[in-house]
Amino acid sequence: MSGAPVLEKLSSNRVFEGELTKYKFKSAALGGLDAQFNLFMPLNPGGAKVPVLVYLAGLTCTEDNGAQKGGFFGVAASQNIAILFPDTSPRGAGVPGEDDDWDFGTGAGFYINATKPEYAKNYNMATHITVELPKVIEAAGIAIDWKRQSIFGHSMGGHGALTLYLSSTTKQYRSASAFAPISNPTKCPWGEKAFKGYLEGGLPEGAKYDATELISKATEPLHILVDYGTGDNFYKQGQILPENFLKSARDAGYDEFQVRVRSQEGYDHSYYFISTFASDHVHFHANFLKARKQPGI
Ligand SMILES: N[C@@H](CCC(=O)N[C@@H](CS)C(=O)NCC(=O)O)C(=O)O
Repeated sequence: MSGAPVLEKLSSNRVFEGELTKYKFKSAALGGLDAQFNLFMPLNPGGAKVPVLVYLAGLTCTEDNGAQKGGFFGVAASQNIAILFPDTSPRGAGVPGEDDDWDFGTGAGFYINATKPEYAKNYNMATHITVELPKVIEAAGIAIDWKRQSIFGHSMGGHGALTLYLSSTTKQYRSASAFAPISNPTKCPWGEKAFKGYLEGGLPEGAKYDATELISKATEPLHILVDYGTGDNFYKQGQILPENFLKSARDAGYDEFQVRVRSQEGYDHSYYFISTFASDHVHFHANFLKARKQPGI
């Protein structure tokens, strides 16, 4: 008995040269609630373990948005890379008020571990993504090489990708990329609301989940790609703040080969933007995922 929870298969679809499967299990990290995720596996005729790219979605999303609209599968199949799509929050925790707003609570877990007592039992998306899902999927005998992981995401999920990459003391991810990430959450309305809501220590505690803060203290070699659109209303409203992240990266000595931030003329915040640059992002990660040893280490 490994003690790992049983994965229940909910659906399976052939897509490009691969298979997308939706699973459900009882999540200890999320306080015993049911959690769902999608996993794309390339057909992988050789049968060896494949590297994996974790995709974190944005506010209001589930494990389905990136899978259905990201446009990642053709290129992932051709590169022989798996993609894991977790959900964006626990579902049904029953905390009063968690369903009142679209940008907080259900659908808005922010990829952190909550410390406020009312949220701490269930809102542990950081542990869910970095520890629990790899363990549960590995225990099910699925052929993923967890030593070759990278991470990407959109908006709140871009924030999750950058911060989980930058804060990992075990170098869990080889590279990170993001579409319109919330880049400096302690300085924007979405981040302020999340950190004040989930964290006992509010914004000061939130600094450890802020990519702009984290990169200012980074010293290791980094592999980061960020795209944002100039037609993105959330960018115009000051929710994304990629310039702050870029400045912090350059001040910390990272050049454009280690941290590339690209402004894409006219694109908005939607999956039309994401799918346009999907292939670029998967190829970016493939450079690092396909190496047997992690470059720069
Ligand atoms: N619900 C918000 C929009 C939220 C939104 O744009 N969410 C983004 C992530 S921040 C998303 O990916 N939405 C789902 C989708 O486009 O599939 C509104 O009505 O203004």
